[in-house]
Amino acid sequence: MERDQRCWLVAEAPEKLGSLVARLEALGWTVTRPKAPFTSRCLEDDEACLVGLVQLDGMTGDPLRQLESLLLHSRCLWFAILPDDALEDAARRSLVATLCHGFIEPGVDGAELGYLMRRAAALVQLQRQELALHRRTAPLSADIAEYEMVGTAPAMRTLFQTIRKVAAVDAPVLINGESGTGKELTAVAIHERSPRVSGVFHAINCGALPDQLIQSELFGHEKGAFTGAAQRKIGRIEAADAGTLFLDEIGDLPLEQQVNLLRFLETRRIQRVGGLSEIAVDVRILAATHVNLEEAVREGRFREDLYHRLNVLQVKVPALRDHPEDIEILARYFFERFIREKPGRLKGFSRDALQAMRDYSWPGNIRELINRVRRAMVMCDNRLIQPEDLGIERRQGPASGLSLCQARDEAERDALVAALERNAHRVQAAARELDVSRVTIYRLMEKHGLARPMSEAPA
Ligand SMILES: Nc1ncnc2c1ncn2[C@@H]1O[C@H](COP(=O)(O)OP(=O)(O)OP(=O)(O)O)[C@@H](O)[C@H]1O
Repeated sequence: MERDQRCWLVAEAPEKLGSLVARLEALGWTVTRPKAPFTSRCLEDDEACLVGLVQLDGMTGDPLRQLESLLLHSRCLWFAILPDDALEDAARRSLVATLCHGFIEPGVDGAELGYLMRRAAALVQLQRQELALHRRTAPLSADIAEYEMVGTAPAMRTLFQTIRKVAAVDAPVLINGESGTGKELTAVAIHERSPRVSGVFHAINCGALPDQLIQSELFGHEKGAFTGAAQRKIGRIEAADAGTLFLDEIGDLPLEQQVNLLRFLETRRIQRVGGLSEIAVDVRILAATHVNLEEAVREGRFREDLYHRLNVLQVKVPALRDHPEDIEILARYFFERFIREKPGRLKGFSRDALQAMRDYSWPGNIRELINRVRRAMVMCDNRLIQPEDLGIERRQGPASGLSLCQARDEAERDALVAALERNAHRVQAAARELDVSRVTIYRLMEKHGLARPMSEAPA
């Protein structure tokens, strides 16, 4: 073995381990002892060690809980030092089972100790090399650090370039893309690259504002303007003065408010509800839609003049299926982000899981990917996430050996799931998209065993 490798020794009663330490030193290990209390903070230089030994016999209660946090945060492999009968204690047993690589008796002989330590050190080195490789090849390119937008596929590179270009000017931008593709993230990225970066970024979901409140939300109101207007209220447009206003789901803005918005875009002035004077507001407008606005214009649901005002610059955010190269990179990125919530044995994705993710069509795009990875991390009982943890073990593509009735059922379920994902589980919107009633959506959700959103009830 290499000489001068370092290992931790965490022990409440180190005097009992004198001969074990002597054996480790004779094997070429430098033993480093952190001081109690044994919290995650006491392993200052964790990277310098490969293996840790923790004395567990006799340890209970709070010190044991502190140890748990220490082992959770460490990147070493740990051996518990304890006599076999010490495993009868349930709390100790659970700590060893979930957080340790193995356990050894205090009197373990030098040859066995040397072998175990060598193998563990080799495994840690391998794990660290793998991790470093992923960090180099996976997401953290300059683009990502800049926008926290992950993606290295050509479609994403084009998006990053477009973001840079449109950020430099002050004209309105219309951001198109399916639900969950990253339209809001794109808007934030444009703002952060723009000369308005020191101003605020305000986002409004036009589909979520109640019709009767929308005008006062956008433009504000004066005290006494209507029943209940007890105070003057600054609207969202005015609040974004000198910054950027992001109008999400612009296609859902009622026609009456489209006129008001158009007037603002033309004059750059607003009038609060019940107000007499006009106020100049300097705001850059970014708008996003997942519906085809040209079609909405043709059907008379969206004003053509407003459409042209907003559509000065366009950004298209690609659907996840249009940059499948990024699926694995994104999945690993979110895994790293959420692993802090569930540290422990979980190490990553199995090959089957990666393949299943590549084969899946991701109707809910990146938002769906986030939800599935997060759920899988909770559900997974092994070291590697399996396709069933992601809930996508279902066959993709044309069915084989199904009766017509079964195939219809599958297609119906897939269409329903996809519409719900695309519409952030809003039943009303999914019903509109599929051209059926809300009641039908509820009936189909029940038929296919899909959970009903908490906030919605059947009509
Ligand atoms: N390229 C990306 N890299 C990392 N995270 C991303 C990326 N794109 C989207 N996300 C994440 O996916 C989620 C959905 O993104 P976002 O809200 O921007 O999508 P959207 O298109 O605006 O959705 P909706 O149409 O429902 O409003 C967010 O949590 C966002 O941070």
